[in-house]
Amino acid sequence: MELLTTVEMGEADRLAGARGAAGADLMESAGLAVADRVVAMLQGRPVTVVAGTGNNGGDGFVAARLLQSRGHAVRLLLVGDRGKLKGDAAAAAGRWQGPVEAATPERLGNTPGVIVDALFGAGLDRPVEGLPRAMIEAMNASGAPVVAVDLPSGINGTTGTVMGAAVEAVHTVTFFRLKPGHVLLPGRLHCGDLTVADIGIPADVLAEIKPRAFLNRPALWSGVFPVPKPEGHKYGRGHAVVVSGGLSFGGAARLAARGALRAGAGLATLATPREALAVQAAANLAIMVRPVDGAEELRGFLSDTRHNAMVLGPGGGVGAPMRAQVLAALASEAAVVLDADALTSFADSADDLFSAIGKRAGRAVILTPHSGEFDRLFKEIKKNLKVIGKLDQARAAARLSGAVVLFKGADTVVAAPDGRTSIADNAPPYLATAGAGDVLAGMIAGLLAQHMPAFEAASAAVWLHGEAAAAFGPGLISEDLPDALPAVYRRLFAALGAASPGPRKTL
Ligand SMILES: NC(=O)C1=CN([C@@H]2O[C@H](COP(=O)(O)OP(=O)(O)OC[C@H]3O[C@@H](n4cnc5c(N)ncnc54)[C@H](O)[C@@H]3O)[C@@H](O)[C@H]2O)[C@H](O)CC1
Ligand SMILES: [K+]
Repeated sequence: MELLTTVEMGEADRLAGARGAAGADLMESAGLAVADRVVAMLQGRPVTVVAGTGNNGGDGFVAARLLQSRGHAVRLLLVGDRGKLKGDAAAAAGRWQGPVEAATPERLGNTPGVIVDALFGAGLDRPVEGLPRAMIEAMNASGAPVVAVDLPSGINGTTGTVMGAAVEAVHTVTFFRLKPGHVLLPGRLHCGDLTVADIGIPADVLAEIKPRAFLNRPALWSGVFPVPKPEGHKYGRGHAVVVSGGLSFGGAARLAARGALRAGAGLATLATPREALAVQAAANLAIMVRPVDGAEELRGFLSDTRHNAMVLGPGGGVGAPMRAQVLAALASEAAVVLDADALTSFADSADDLFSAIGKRAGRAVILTPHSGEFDRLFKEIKKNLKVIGKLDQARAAARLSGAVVLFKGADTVVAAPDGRTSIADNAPPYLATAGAGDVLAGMIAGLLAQHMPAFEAASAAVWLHGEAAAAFGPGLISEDLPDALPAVYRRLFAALGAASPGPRKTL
């Protein structure tokens, strides 16, 4: 499983140092990985290394020395005083035989060949300005291909945000593990292709690192994924309920219900206001339609605990009636997904929502805001300038609300109240289409109906949603998504080595 890390990277460094796995070896390995990647791109061109005065720069000095020793023409431009280099970086600079030129945009010129960006890496901790900024802009303006060491300079390794200005790399060579900044936007777009080099951090050091941020891949949740069992029965695969709004909102709820069924729920029901009953009944075959008006009727309906997962929000309508239905749902035994209008309706009474969640004693609740809904529901977090970037915002929202928070976007982050987060990087751009979120909400409920734990169910649904869209291709509309799932399931079950739940063997 690819683990994301920045905080852990610092721990590795300290732990590695503490265990005598000297940083110098790590720096040699890092520089070697960079040199190997650069050589693969050179085609006879010269190399210009732009080095900072920290350990990222140290990696740059090592790469410069190794490239020169292989006969390549290498220039090294240093950004900052040589006297600022210390420890392993100073030692690496000492082993560099060539001249050290004071970096200026002019010196970079317009025939730098291949540029190695060794200015800033994991140590970037404030916006870039002055000469560092000028060099970042000069590297980008040169039009030369840039290989970034560890991170494109200017990208924050933890948040993926641009700190004033950032290098546009064609390739990034990072070490030990991906960092959130490599996967979160815009960082991911600045990295270009990614190489994760093993620089030999000792296994016992790795074992002590407790990762909390994970790349959203099947390895993260496949252990608890509900693969259909031959002896299974539809009631064993749960019953997802989608609470629908009135006549003009029915489509969103239908999309969610189809998403739940395709995700594997044994049954799905649309809880529909009487005014829309005939329309919904006519529009659905596999989805049952039940008349449910208002919170009291919903409470009664949910007293049948076979209805074990539900979605409120898609096409639900905002205001007091929606809030009353959400509170009724939260008071039930069912796992609850709150999307769209169900979130917006609590924009001015978020504490009421969070206290209702708190009373559920851990029964699954998943909130699925996009950025606008996030801003409306989590105003305090957005105002807190110390909580920056999607990862920390989602973590803070999960802690505050007590729910699993699925913060949607091209880099959807799922955060659990215990701090675990997954970051998805598989959503194709055309997934941003009307109704896609409704299907996603239903898919989550479909997995919850099959008793998947909340954090893993939300992460799996995000990954499946992206894969289904990619399988279908451009031109996708949201109603294609549920029907694109079976092909993804076949691939997933094959990869899990689970016997694809084909027809029961006839005796
Ligand atoms: N951790 C590991 O196992 C390994 C790390 N390696 C490399 O080390 C860098 C991180 O090095 P560090 O010295 O911590 O910081 P940087 O070199 O990224 O930054 C240099 C220095 O610059 C200062 N600084 C921060 N922001 C700014 C700014 N906006 N303007 C000016 N100066 C700034 C700050 O003081 C930094 O210390 C990591 O990325 C790897 O490349 C190893 O060599 C491999 C193993
Ligand atoms: K860099």
